[in-house]
Amino acid sequence: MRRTFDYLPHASQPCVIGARVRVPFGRRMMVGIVVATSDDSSWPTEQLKAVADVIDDEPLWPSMLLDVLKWASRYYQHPLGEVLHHALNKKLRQGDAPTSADIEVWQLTDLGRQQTVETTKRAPKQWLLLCLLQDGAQERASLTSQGANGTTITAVHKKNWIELAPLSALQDTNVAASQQPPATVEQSVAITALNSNLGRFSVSLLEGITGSGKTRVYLDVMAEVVAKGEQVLVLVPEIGLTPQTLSRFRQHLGVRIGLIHSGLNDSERLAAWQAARQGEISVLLGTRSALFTPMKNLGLIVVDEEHDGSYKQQDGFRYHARDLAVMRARAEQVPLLLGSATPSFESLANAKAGRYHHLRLTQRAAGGKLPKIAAIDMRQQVMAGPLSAPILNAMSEHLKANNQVLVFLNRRGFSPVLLCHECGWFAECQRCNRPYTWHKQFRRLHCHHCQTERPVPSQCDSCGSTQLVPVGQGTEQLEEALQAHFVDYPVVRIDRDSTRRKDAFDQLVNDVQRGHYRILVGTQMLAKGHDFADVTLVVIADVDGALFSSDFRAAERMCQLLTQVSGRAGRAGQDAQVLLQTHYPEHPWVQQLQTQPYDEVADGLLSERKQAQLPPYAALAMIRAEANDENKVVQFLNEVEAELRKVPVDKTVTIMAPSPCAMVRKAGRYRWQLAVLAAQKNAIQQLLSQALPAIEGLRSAQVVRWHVDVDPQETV
Ligand SMILES: Nc1ncnc2c1ncn2[C@@H]1O[C@H](COP(=O)(O)OP(=O)(O)OP(=O)(O)O)[C@@H](O)[C@H]1O
Ligand SMILES: [Zn+2]
Repeated sequence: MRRTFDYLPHASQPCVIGARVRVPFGRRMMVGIVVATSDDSSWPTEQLKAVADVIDDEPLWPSMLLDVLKWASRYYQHPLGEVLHHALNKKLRQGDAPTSADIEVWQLTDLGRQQTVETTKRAPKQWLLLCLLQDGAQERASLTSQGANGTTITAVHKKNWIELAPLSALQDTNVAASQQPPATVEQSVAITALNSNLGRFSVSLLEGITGSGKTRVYLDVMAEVVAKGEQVLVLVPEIGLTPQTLSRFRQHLGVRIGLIHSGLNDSERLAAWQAARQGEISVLLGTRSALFTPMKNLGLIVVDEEHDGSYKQQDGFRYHARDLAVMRARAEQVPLLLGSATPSFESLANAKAGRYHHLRLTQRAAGGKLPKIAAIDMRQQVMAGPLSAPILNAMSEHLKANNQVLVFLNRRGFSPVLLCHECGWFAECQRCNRPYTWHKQFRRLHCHHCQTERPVPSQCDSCGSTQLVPVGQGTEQLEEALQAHFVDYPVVRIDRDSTRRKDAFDQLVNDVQRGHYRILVGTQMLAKGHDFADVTLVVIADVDGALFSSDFRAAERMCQLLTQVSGRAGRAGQDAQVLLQTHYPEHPWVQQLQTQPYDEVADGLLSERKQAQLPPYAALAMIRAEANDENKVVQFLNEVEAELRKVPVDKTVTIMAPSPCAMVRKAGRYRWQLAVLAAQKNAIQQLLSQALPAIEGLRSAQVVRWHVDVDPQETV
């Protein structure tokens, strides 16, 4: 509901703005948040109910942060109640008291210190845990984030190898920053510039090529902030919070680090939230929603891999954490540091316009050159399997030289289609009208659009033939083919299927880092942010599908992804190579990727955006609707269009006619959308805020699912 509700104050306890209260709502008692107080109400006083219970005597957020949330509610056209709800963790939403109790800190005992790989041979997980604690005590949440689970901790504790330690033990883990290699000249320049901006609001974009050592820059600036007794909030993409990141932060800073991410339980999240709010931790490291954590003495916000799509929430409150980070930094008057090898076009445009400081790292920290991408024309190759002969030969050479090879394919499963050889029928999801992906590993057909599954048919549904053949390649098939071809080199596959178990991902990454695997096959999970020192060849198995997307951001995304994947090669300073297989070597994007660095490609694409008057040079919002009955969707959006056209707007505003989404049917529902474009963001804001009350009142709005998406990332 896009509104707030009035209550009389509690009989004895004061209700402060930003605090939670319990209130009667209909027949239930609910947790509410006080967002404003007033001397009068538009409702007759005798009809108002009173606050039943005051949960917090202090506001949950400082007023500046609450103001940011209120602003976000208006900007994203999302009900304030839901925005505030989203900004709280589950325990707080339920009305639990904020508490940071129960922080368990573990350290090695003397007996634990005597253990070796040999004595823990049958329990590699226990050995991992002991290794993690070698540098000093750690919190339970920190250990579980690095691949040690609760069972392991309990087992090792029973053996008296580890013991609970006081919180103060954490301070002793300080590994002096002086043990790091000296910063490069470019790093030093960036660090000096950033340090001179501390203490007030500014936004800096650190554009540093892959492997240029951006993390080192963050860490040095963070150390400066922490030394002043202030706190740092660091956002990382959803899959970017690796054990490696965490241990680098721990070692370099030697302070307590709070964590907020989806792998933690509710109590752990609440504990980190409270510790940040009380100023008990100096650094809070988290994914998207950690942005809303109150910090007692915030001094800096860092958004790593700022271009990453996971910063945009794709359902409910559809905010962009990077954009809201700008608002928060301004409200709290602290600097914001955005970092990426492949900055978003939004941030690049802001940097070019002089709104952001633009800092660059153009050299790799460990020396060596950035690998160039070379395309292999698949049309001229006899394909014996998923990879062409020149690729297999190149792989062979790199493997023989004792290096690792990373093969990237952004498609899970064995094959994206299972086809009847005799009649051409293929297994298709009836709810999405798209082929099922065959997952050999799970012996299932899986729809990647609606997540439904069915058993693999042994016969064609149409003609009864048993000749069902896979068409196209997924990572499973690639793994199988490569293992058969390179018998002597262990292959590992890293994608969402092979890492379903809780710590599987961390474990696999660990094994890759220890050099156990020589060939790494994976999706974008493998492509981002990892520092695999021995990889000297990256193979991009297939990009052709991406060349045909009609999303105006498709070129930007492809370029970012491929630059990131390529950046995994040669990070320890070796000569490295990237090979890309394609049927379209003459496609302009493929050409550009081979001849130009990211920033030049981005320049070209940005001028195209400017010409076409698309974001970041225009503001965009989308109203999307879906229902089982397509007519109802169309009727609703037609009425939306009519309502929008009633609002007087400036002439830069373009209201588009409703159109079907690229994937018009998904999970049984038909999907259409309507786009609104304008030169300025506030023109869109005015239009939407004036039209939405009427749109909500439409009868046709009651029979479809619909939402508003301001600054949408997906536009098809
Ligand atoms: N000053 C330095 N001297 C030597 N090595 C360094 C220095 N700074 C960073 N490195 C090393 O360079 C490698 C790349 O650093 P880092 O992972 O921070 O790069 P990055 O810029 O974050 O790259 P990406 O965007 O690809 O993730 C790491 O192995 C790191 O230890
Ligand atoms: Zn489906």
